[in-house]
Amino acid sequence: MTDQTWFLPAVLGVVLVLLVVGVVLLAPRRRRRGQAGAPPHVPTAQAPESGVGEEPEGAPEGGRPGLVDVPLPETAAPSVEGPEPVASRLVRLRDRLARSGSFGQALLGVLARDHIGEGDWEELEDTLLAADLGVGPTTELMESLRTRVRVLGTRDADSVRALLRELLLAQVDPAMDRALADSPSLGADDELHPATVLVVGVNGTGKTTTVGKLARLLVASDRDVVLGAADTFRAAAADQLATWGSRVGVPVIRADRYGADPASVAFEAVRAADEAGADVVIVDTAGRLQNKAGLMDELGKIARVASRRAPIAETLLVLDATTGQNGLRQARVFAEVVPLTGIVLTKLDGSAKGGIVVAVQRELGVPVKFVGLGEGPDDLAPFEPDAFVDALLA
Ligand SMILES: Nc1nc2c(ncn2[C@@H]2O[C@H](COP(=O)(O)OP(=O)(O)OP(=O)(O)O)[C@@H](O)[C@H]2O)c(=O)[nH]1
Repeated sequence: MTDQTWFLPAVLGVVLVLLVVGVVLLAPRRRRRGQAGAPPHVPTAQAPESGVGEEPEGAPEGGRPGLVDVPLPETAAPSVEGPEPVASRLVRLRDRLARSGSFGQALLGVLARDHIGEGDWEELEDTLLAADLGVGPTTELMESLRTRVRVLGTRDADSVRALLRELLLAQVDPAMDRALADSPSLGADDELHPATVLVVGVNGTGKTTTVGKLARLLVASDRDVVLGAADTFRAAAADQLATWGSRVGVPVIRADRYGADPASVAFEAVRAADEAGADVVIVDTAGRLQNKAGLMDELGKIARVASRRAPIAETLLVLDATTGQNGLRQARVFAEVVPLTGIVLTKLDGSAKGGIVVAVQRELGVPVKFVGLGEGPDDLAPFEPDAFVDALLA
């Protein structure tokens, strides 16, 4: 009799414990967005049926294209990558820069000679010009060098290195503001809107790759990002971007057909980001040859149309560091069409022409904000003048 009285409560107790454990194990776990969790909800933009559907206020001319976003399905969440944190990638990329862009080493070698003759000064000048520093900055640097070396009166390696560091750093201009707008800001309507970042440049410079890398960098900094594939001319560009997006759980807004109006795609991407409350929307644009006036006009239209929904926070020009003077010519043309706020210098890893950083900043009056140092997904780093100059002299 005694045995029966404890038996029933004991069984009920075990059942209750099992129930609680089951509920805990089966409950959906909330995961961090952009890492292992679902992406922010971005409504799928569909082409409105004729006569049906609301045309957005300020919508682009020619109606809305059929658009699809490419959100990461919940089932694919476990494969979402965690991008490399910003701090550790800088250390890694600094080494790569030191190995490839070492014109500073050539300068140090000449300056360390016992007697610096006229031929040596010419060698220094040629080294700077060959590194694409530009004629103006080279002349300035040479004048300062000559004066300071005379005043210094020593060839001690540490003193020469410190002098060169100071002069190169002054040319790179550490005072420029290199921060990327990556938080929502107030629009003309007094509402908060995501930071809209347009990425422009000639084809092949690494625009699409840069948009993908930039998304990873922002995700690593806990930002909610949406990408817009407004390069509707190159068939593979939107697919390429969709792959970048899915790897880090970032939605990609793209047209469902090639050749759609890029301005419409840009508008829809900004709208989707706006509605999702994202921090940043990055819009990839088609590669444009600077001599094709029509295409350049189109870039102006993309900027105009996208800004109807949210102010354009940044327009980044992507330049291939290996193209030298040609790159500078491209930069001038783009700067005439859209107000640039920053430069991304790609392929600095394969170039001993790090001087282009100085030349392009002088040319445009806007800072280099990021540098591409390889083809790997996390081979993009915020540009830091001190680290750059140290790498040149390493
Ligand atoms: N070594 C190196 N390669 C890079 C870097 N950035 C981009 N690339 C490579 O450059 C090539 C062109 O990159 P894309 O991103 O397709 O260029 P794009 O400007 O978007 O080209 P279009 O879509 O044709 O306008 C690819 O093979 C990239 O891997 C970099 O920093 N270093």
